[in-house]
Amino acid sequence: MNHKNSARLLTFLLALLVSFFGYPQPIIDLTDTPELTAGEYTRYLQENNDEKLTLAQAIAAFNSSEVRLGKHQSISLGISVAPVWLKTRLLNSTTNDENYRISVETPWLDVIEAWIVYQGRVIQQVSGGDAVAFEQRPMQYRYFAFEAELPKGESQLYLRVESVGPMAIPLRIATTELAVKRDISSSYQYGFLYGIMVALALYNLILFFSVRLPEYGLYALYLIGFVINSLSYTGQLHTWITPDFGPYFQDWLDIFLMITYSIAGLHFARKLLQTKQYAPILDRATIVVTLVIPAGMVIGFIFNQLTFALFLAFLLNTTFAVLFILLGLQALKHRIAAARLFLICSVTAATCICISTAAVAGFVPYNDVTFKLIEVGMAFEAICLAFLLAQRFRSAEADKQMAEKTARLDSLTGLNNRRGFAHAAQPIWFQEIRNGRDVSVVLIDIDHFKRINDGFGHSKGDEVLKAVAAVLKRGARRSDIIARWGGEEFLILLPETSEAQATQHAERLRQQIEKIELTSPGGAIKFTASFGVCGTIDGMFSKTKLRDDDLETIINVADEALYQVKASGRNQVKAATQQHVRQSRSKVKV
Ligand SMILES: Nc1nc2c(ncn2[C@@H]2O[C@H](COP(=O)(O)OP(=O)(O)OP(=O)(O)O)[C@@H](O)[C@H]2O)c(=O)[nH]1
Repeated sequence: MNHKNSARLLTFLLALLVSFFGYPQPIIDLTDTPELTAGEYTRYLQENNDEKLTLAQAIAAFNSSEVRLGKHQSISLGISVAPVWLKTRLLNSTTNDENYRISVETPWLDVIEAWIVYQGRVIQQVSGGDAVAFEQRPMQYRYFAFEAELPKGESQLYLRVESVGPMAIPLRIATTELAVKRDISSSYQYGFLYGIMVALALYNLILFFSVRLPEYGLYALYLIGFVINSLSYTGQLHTWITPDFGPYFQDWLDIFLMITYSIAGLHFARKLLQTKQYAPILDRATIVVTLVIPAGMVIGFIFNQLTFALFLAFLLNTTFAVLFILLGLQALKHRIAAARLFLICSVTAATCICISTAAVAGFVPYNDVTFKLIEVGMAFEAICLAFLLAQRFRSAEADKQMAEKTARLDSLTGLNNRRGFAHAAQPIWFQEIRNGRDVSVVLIDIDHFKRINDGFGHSKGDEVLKAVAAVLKRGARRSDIIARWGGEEFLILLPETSEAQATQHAERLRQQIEKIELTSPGGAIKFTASFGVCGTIDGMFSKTKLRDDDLETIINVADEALYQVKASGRNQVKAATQQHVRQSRSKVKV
């Protein structure tokens, strides 16, 4: 007999066996496998929508007809499907009765009934699901669960599940001890992930109330929306807050929470990436999506069309992921700084969301990792986006500081303007007065500057101003404050410098300015400057101590001295005389 014929014979014998003994079903040996999500060991069949089977009818159906065996850990059959029956064979191969936790880890399933059959007799029957009041459930738990004592040998577990939402049935069987361990580790995991997101949300909410920029508020709303949604679909919210509100409330709440974070997330992305400025069509499309789909869902709510609303909610969530990436791509195209990181984190989160959704829908294997991937992806995205917001905050602060600095600087020479001088000089001035140290000012005015402008042009005049500023900067100590005081006038405040030292310094500057030679088509440009100096002698100003308001006086006195230089031929340095001081002080007093 060749191979082909022997294969045919084997298939024939198998078919014969099946027709005699029913369809073979693997059995879970609970000693070898003390915990598992049992989809691959579970056969399932669906009721006709209008004909509810009894347990006896279901057992008969499992024995007689061809029933499917689960392909993945979770059995997932889609949205709004007919009630499903499941059968799992359990083997306690120890010599004692053992305690097990049997659970279905999706909290949105409406009605779940369970029977344990041992040697043709029902030894335990429980019912739960979110349609059953919390205190009437077999365990006061976030999803359907009950404790079962399995006698030694084989027992069969039958489940009947009825639900309008996604029919995802991750049936889990574990020893009580392992189930408790899993509860603890899962609490830590959720605590950690939610902790990160809530902390970030609160921090950004505080920022929003202090800086009043919408992106911080939207980001906080996005995270809080996601956390509440996640608490809702993992059953935790309903356990704490709404245990007795029933499936109607829970189903609708889940749907609306599901879209809150999508809406907030999309508007946050628009604001963060400022898409209105360079991608107005996509920006408007995003706004329309966040208005039209929720409006459709409200209509669904008014007419109590849960399936329709659920479809729209899934549509919005899918559109959300697509739009998030499109907004990021547009931002990247327009070289927006935040675009690259935004894209990395939104693609990662979208991938995680897709995998988790596909796991619930039964397209990819359901397990702890695939189910929780959505939270991991979101936490990763939350951290990246918080980083982007922090960067935005920092650059806004830097811009502000730059703007303030620019407002204090003269754009032509880069020196302080009058405002900048006041800002920088005042603290130094008060310190010098407190310590009784010498301080002086030098006022400089370029001679016949108008002639330079007239003879060589305004731009050459600007070059002269820059050249003088460069000389003043080169000759200055770190503590000196230099300012462009007016058109062609400059002022220097020299801390810890007596009037005599300031006069010497001014003379050096005068000589350096005299040596400057600029070239121009009209010939070489040479020029000079006049200097007025005023300061203290041994810490005293006109034999008295300096007063707080003497800075203005001292500048006025230097101006008087400068005026005298201008009147007596220019290109000189002149220190103030006692007479200048007296005149100026009496002027200030008036
Ligand atoms: N190029 C240029 N010229 C300026 C600027 N600011 C003021 N000026 C010019 O500076 C000139 C100042 O002329 P005046 O006040 O008559 O003084 P001056 O010609 O230097 O004469 P003295 O001070 O008496 O030696 C005016 O022609 C102004 O237009 C500037 O930023 N750039």
